[in-house]
Amino acid sequence: MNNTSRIFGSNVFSEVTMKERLPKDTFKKLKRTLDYGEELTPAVAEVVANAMKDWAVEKGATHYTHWFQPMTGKTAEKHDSFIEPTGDGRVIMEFSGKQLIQGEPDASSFPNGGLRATFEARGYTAWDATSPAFVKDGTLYIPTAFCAYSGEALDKKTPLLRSMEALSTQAVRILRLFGDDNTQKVTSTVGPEQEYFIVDKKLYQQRKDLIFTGRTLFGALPPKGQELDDHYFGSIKDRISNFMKELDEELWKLGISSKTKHNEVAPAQHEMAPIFTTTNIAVDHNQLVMDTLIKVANRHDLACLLHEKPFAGVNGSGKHNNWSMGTDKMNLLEPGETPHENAQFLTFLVAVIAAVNRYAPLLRLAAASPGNDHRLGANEAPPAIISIFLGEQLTDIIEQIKNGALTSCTGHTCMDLGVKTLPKFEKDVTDRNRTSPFAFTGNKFEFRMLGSTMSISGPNIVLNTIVAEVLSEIADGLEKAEDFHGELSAIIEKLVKENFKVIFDGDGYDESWIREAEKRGLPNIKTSVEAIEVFSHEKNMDVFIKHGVFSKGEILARQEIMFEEYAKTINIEALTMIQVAKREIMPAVMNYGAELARDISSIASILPSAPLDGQKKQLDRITKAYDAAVVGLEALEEALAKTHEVKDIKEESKAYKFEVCPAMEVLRKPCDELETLVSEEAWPFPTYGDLLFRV
Ligand SMILES: NC(=O)CC[C@H](N)C(=O)O
Repeated sequence: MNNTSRIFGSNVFSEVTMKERLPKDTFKKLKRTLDYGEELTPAVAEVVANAMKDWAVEKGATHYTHWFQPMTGKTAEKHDSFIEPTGDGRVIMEFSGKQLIQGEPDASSFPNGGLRATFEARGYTAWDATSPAFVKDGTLYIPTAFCAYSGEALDKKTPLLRSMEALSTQAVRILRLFGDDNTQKVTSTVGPEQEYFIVDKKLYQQRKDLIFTGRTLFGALPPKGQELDDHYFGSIKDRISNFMKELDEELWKLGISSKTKHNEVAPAQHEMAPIFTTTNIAVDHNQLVMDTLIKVANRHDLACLLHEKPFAGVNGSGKHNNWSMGTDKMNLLEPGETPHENAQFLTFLVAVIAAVNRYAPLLRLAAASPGNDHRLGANEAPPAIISIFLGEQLTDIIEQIKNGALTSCTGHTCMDLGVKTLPKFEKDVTDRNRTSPFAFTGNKFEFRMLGSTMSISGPNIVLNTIVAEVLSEIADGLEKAEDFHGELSAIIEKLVKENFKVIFDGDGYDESWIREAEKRGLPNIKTSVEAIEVFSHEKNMDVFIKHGVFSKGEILARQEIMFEEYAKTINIEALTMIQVAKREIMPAVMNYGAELARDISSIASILPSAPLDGQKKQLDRITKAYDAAVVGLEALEEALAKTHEVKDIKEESKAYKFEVCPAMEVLRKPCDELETLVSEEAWPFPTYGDLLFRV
């Protein structure tokens, strides 16, 4: 076995390991829990826990943790050792079924959106057996769901699992109607591409804005940016390559199928992409990817920036969510071979199109974050308008259906869904369209709006739920139908007609698309604060409640958490700006200006007749920009103070967006100008040029 095959998954308590280590009967029972969600008995849990502990201890683990995903979008862990005193001064390593299945962290300090008062500290973590446990840094990690004492979800995993269940239930109904009597489960899958920046750690540490906010709040553009397109797919520097090698190895040990790595468009920007897997596991894996990126970079004296827009003026970072759904035998978004298979494919495809059009604001909400506001529509990422790219061939077919081709023959193609002549699709017939937020790529959809820092849970909760909703509507119609094919044709045609406007194969970055989208009546929700508002719209709440993904209380709590996160993030950014301007930029410029003034007067004392116009002009420019910075600083402080007065969290978030953010931009301008006016030594921290090119 080569080294990669040997290390791949070596730190994962995988199905293969379980099979090797568990008694046959226990493994069979556990497998039923994994495959069909059957309840796990305490007896089975006891045996699994013991085997898991023995395996982990052999891997050097001394602790275990219930690893969960609170609403911070990060992961949380509290480590407990396996030690159990024997009473005679010694210890043994113990781990019970109860400890495996349930934990009770004092979790009062996680965001809960009012679902719990702080004094009600109790939260529960429950083992999610569908995502394998693993060993990392001497600890056994057990993926868990996190909920309140009262049962409400306080995390990003619970609703994701619920949405996967909802999608499965509705998709299986459709498969039954197409004559599949065996499939028990349909699973949604995701392969998230992860973009990131790498900068030198020593330079990073000199920038308070990067340390506190993850992005640069100041910085003049360097002479060179990304205009030569020479970084994209360019030769990878040794230092980065060594980092990437270790990253791959760490990820492979955790069973994460890191597949692709390359330089991205912006200088210092890179990407990794794994092979797709079950959504739940993909979400866990992506959290591990982000964590590992930061840790491995640190070991190489580098710093990884996961922010959506660490640098103004060059590309930001996205996370492209390649989503599909399938049975254990087939991908349901893969065009088939026979007319029957293609009819089924079309049904699922049209369900996705309808779901995306009807619930576009929910998808926009799923990509809402303070960082992503800087990226969406900034000419490197799709605008905030949700549209679908299908590619030439599928668009042609869908267009014909819109024009009634399923019921009457038009043009050269005559389509009859169940029987004969729906054209055979070729795999991967689509061209790529980087400007579309939601692009069909042959057998999956690439949702490109997600920001690089985000948990991919939210977007997939939305996708699973809205597609489940349209599938349920189709199944309702078909289950009642006497003439299956007639009814199927009618439903598909109706859905296509109603939702055709969301299909757009053109350039999503072009100005004219914004006007065209408006004409079509497609929503263009420009900012995150406006997107967060749609969560509580009745239509949106209904779809989550109907499919058991969120209760009304959970939705309102999550909405509040999103507003809070937005407000707090901008507050931190504004405070950081004020601090850096006051304590670093202004003193540095003051010193430089004073030095310049001293120099001018000493020259004047030696050469009284020298005009010194150039020198004075330079000092004047610096003084004026300094003055503008002071005015900007005062205005920002004032906007911030006013915003702190606002009591309602929604209004407060809006004040951050529409009052504080513009004031930050105003302050930035003269400060960036000052950077270009003073000497390199005088400037108090590394510049864009240093950060982007000195790795
Ligand atoms: N080459 C690319 O795909 C660029 C993607 C871009 N960085 C984004 O933010 O989505």
